[in-house]
Amino acid sequence: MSAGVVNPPQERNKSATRLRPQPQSSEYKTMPSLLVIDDDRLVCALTRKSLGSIADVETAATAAEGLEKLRAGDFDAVLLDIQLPDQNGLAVYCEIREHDRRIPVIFMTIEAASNTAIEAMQLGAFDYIAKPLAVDPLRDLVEKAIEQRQISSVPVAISADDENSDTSAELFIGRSPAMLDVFKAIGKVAKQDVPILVRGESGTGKELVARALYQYSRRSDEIFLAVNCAALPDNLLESELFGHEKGAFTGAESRRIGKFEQCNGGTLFLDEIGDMAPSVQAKVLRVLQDQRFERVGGNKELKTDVRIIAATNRPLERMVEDGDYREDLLYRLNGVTIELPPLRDRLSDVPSLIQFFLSRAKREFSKPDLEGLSPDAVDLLTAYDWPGNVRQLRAVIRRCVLDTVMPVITPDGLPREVTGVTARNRATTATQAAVAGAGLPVLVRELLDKGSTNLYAEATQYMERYVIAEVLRETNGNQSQAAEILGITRGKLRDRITSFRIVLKNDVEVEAGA
Ligand SMILES: Nc1ncnc2c1ncn2[C@@H]1O[C@H](COP(=O)(O)OP(=O)(O)OP(=O)(O)O)[C@@H](O)[C@H]1O
Repeated sequence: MSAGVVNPPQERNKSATRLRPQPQSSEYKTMPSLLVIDDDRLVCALTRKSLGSIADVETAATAAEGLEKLRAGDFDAVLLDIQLPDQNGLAVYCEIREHDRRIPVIFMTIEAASNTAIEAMQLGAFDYIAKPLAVDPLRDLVEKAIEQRQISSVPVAISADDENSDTSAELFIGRSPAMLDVFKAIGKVAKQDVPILVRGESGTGKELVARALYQYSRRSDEIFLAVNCAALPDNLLESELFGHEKGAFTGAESRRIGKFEQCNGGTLFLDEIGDMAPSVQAKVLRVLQDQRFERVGGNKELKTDVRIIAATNRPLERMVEDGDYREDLLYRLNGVTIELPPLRDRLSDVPSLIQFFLSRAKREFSKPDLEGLSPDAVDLLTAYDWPGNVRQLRAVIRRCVLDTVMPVITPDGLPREVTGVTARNRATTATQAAVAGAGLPVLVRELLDKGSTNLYAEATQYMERYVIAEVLRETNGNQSQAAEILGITRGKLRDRITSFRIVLKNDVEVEAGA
């Protein structure tokens, strides 16, 4: 254990749920690897040159050579020509799948709408790209495929202690009673083939839960795909999930296979499930009910066998009340729910998380001599209330490790955001002022006296929180009216209500600590 990363005196529950999938590789790989199978030398040269910065590129000119390399190596993605001299691309794809079902394969086709490529996608291929290859879209696609591979393949080891912080697995750390309950729930429901809803604030680890659920499920050898529903506009999301037929809308030049079809037999992680239009909600509900759907612009009913793991940080119940979310969809999704507590409600996990992120960052930034954090630095981090949850803690530790020139990180080496406002004293500062309406000048003075280096953001946040709470009071909590008065969308208002922890009871309250 390093200098000051002292273990808190809390109990070490070694008998707690400990699930460990087998790592795919015990090596800690820094650079992902890509296998390009194509007899065209120009393609091989182009991919080496244009993708060399994001992956180690290996090439093969025939199917036989490619398959041999694949079996001998440990690749994160494959770029496969559809027409090879010794074998048809689809047959090669089937052999790749035999070897490893989870490796993302991108087909290179001559025309944009190759039937073989469409067929391959129905079998679970990652995507296809038309030749001549354009560098930027190619790089985007390969990056996505590698990310997909890492999401589904880097094992999520669930740990109630930190003795394995040097493994290549992503450790899911937590010893607090609340996290032990989460681990137990994962162990209990992973093997049941039912939809699961993972809830919790941003940065609490919902994606890790989804990956753990997949890796301990009966479908762990099958494909795992992730879609962030908030990242796409509604019409594109519908097509991404369900596919579309040629001519379904302007720009739909060929048939496209959607994730539900592509993921047949596997697991689909729908992140930010609260962010979808009613029409998409209806289609997702239908898949949940009887695993049936139609491509956009199509009338042929298709059947799929997909396990859905959904995640959200949105107040779905309130959205149902406001008419923004389908009650029947919430009911279907809510069957099995895993709730991740915010980090401020499990501060006893902070020291082990620090230990874990510290050892990762030391390796990442090649700082083997860094001993750790002093006890008072750990105390400060354990007193902070982490509005950005574990993601924020991870970022703070990485930044400290990167910046420090000392062998031990002391409070002076911690960012102001963390040392300035702790969970204990926060109520006397910005939020208190916001709740009491004490006014911007008081807050600004307070921040100046405190030596804030984040004054603009804190003051703007104060103003925003105050304005939103005040307008909601004016409209007796009616969000539609409030959004109209504020001149912002209801979605944005809802986000702000959640992030500022504004409680709409009889009166509008801002929770202390927000
Ligand atoms: N208990 C934990 N142990 C180790 N790492 C964790 C833990 N919880 C979260 N992390 C890490 O914190 C970061 C954020 O986690 P993740 O992406 O799963 O959060 P999220 O709840 O899905 O966030 P969002 O809602 O914003 O998508 C990731 O780097 C993840 O690996």
